[in-house]
Amino acid sequence: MSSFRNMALHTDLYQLTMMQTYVQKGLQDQKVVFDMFFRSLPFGNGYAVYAGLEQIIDYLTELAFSEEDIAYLESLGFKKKFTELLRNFRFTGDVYSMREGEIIFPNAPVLTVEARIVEALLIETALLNIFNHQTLIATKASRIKQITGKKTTVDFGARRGHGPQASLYGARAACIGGMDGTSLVKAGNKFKLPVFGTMSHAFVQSFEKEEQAFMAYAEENEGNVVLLVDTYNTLRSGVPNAVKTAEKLKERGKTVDGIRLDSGDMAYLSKEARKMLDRSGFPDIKIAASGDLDEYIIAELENQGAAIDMYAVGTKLITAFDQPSLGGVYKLVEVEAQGKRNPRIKLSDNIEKIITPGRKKPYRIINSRTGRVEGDYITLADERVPEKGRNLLLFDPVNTWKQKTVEDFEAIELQEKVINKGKRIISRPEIEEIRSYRETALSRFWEEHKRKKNPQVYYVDLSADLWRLKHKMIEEMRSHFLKQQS
Ligand SMILES: Nc1ncnc2c1ncn2[C@@H]1O[C@H](COP(=O)(O)OP(=O)(O)OP(=O)(O)O)[C@@H](O)[C@H]1O
Ligand SMILES: O=P(O)(O)OC[C@H]1O[C@H](OP(=O)(O)OP(=O)(O)O)[C@H](O)[C@@H]1O
Ligand SMILES: O=C(O)c1cccnc1
Repeated sequence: MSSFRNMALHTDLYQLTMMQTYVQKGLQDQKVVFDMFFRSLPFGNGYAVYAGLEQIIDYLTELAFSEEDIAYLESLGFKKKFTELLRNFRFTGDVYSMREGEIIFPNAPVLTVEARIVEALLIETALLNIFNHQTLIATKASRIKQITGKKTTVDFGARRGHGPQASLYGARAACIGGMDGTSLVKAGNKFKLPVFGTMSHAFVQSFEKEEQAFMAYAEENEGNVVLLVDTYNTLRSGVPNAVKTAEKLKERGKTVDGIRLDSGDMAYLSKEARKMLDRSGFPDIKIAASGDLDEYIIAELENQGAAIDMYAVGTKLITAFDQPSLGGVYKLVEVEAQGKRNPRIKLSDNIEKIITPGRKKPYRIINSRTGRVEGDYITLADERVPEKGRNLLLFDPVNTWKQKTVEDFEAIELQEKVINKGKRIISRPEIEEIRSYRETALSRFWEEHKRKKNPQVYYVDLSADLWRLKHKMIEEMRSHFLKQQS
């Protein structure tokens, strides 16, 4: 059972007042389509990593109002006719989504909801809350892991997350994005993530001597002995005491597995520590580093030739330090009336904010010759699948002169149905599966899209039919308002 069970009230008040209005006016069964997407990439990155789908599915499939919820809403003044509907309220719609771990881009619908208007409205807050949080952390983790490569890289952020839920689901998202594990035991247990840990300064301080702390710990934690060496003086005390501990353990056929650096110049200290450990006959003792790290500092350390085997990142990962929100949105794109599906649009002075109307399908266009991704291509849902063997014209929907033709391609549909009439219809993947899906998906992108600074902008294009529909609707709206003014 997930902790997303009691989330019916995890919604903004206006959803409920609007829902009440539909119920009072008898409009609650109107079928609508909403798209969830985001508008710009976080951290100046070239892509984002989709995370949170499992929690979205749990939330939707377990959505129910308790008697206490209903009593509270009545105390706020909601009418009986409306609260009666809430008593048996369930999400009964269909949901289409990209796979969790997918590499995602601005303006492509990541998840699409087809449901009764009252259901589709209620869920906006929770859907965005889950998506915005986990996708942001997964993307940050992916940036970090791209720098650390094969070196074990773990989440140490639990104490610095914005509350227990953020640390827990942040650890999950971090592992989807690329972290190899977490220090948070609850996340390890709940999501089957590898857990990692060393020792704290308090532990070292609590003993008379550093060496005693190391020895006591080593005796009781065989197989996971990582000694924190910076409490007093890294090179004069910590590392020599770690060597002494390793020598004593060796006599008993046991080992010290690693040391952890947590302050000072970690490039210099790691290189010196490496020399000392090697000279003393302990080339297998690994060096871990932590302390205010992020992808930028780690890149610096790697450039300086730091002898670090493992990185731990806390605050800057779990809080997505340099960008507090993804800014994902959930927008109405179609309304059914008298059995007819009508696309809907929302205008904006900012052309990039004008919603692409209609029920759509996003595809990823893979160049068959190179195996690499060329761009995303969004069609209307009832358009034919872009055909292999034909030339496909990709053009930027805003700057339409930016075009390219892909000759030999495969179009992979990005969304699949995950909920049918309120019931989950996909299996529950392990985090390991989601992680490796993300890894394979990312490997199909050109390095230009993956670099940390000024990545190449990725094409998210509209089919010609969709583009025409959008512009026809914009024109119709504009001329309608012009007529009204004159
Ligand atoms: N060689 C290096 N190159 C670039 N940045 C480094 C290097 N070594 C450490 N850093 C980073 O520099 C910052 C150093 O921070 P600061 O001097 O405030 O504290 P500290 O050395 O960690 O000591 P303390 O924990 O005692 O405050 C940290 O963010 C650390 O990750
Ligand atoms: O710096 P972050 O990336 O957030 O990584 C987590 C930090 O949390 C711990 O410090 P803290 O001072 O909380 O505890 P400690 O005494 O055990 O080092 C740890 O030693 C890291 O420095
Ligand atoms: O295990 C550790 O060393 C650890 C875990 C969380 C935060 N700081 C350190």
